[in-house]
Amino acid sequence: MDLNGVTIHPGALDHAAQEALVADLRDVVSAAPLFHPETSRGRKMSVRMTSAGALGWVSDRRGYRYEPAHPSGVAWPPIPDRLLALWDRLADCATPPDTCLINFYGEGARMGLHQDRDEASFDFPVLSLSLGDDALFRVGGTERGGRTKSVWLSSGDVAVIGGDARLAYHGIDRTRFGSSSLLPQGGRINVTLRVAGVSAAPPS
Ligand SMILES: O=C(O)CCC(=O)C(=O)O
Ligand SMILES: [Fe+2]
Repeated sequence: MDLNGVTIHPGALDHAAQEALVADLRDVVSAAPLFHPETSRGRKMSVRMTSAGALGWVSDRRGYRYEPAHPSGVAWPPIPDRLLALWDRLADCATPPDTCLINFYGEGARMGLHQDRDEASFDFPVLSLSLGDDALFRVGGTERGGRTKSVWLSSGDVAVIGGDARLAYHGIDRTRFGSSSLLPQGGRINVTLRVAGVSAAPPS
């Protein structure tokens, strides 16, 4: 399924694979706890986040960027093998991801329309996995203000943001809190895999 050039793979992971991944992510979060990032304008984002991989995405009063360590100073834990395998299966990209962002959406959390553009190159796709509660995903064009299309993502769905749509505006309007029982307390986890630190794709 295609949403303004973003490829959606519904049900890419079955329930057992989702549960195994949640266990992997619990290990990541115990090593690198979720934090509540602030935007450069000093507003708290409604999602909590952390990362795995050589680099992790952070946002604070100094702006958005990738950093080699968690705000506490500890190195980010490695990207779980199960996620590297998902990248190999669905990203259509020979370069492995060097960063894995984990966003946690509690009740009422959302993410405004934005482009993912903090990476060194836009030649590599972004792979986005949904776990837990359903979420309304909106995708526009590569210019702000373009026409948008929306789809409800459910647990186990994967979206690949790449090619001509790599810089498409996208966001999460809302979630249906408690719609999934994957996480005992409810909520949604979004995992995005990216190649952040490599400056260009090798010629193919
Ligand atoms: O939660 C989602 O599905 C999207 C997350 C996202 O766009 C991002 O982390 O850049
Ligand atoms: Fe994004």
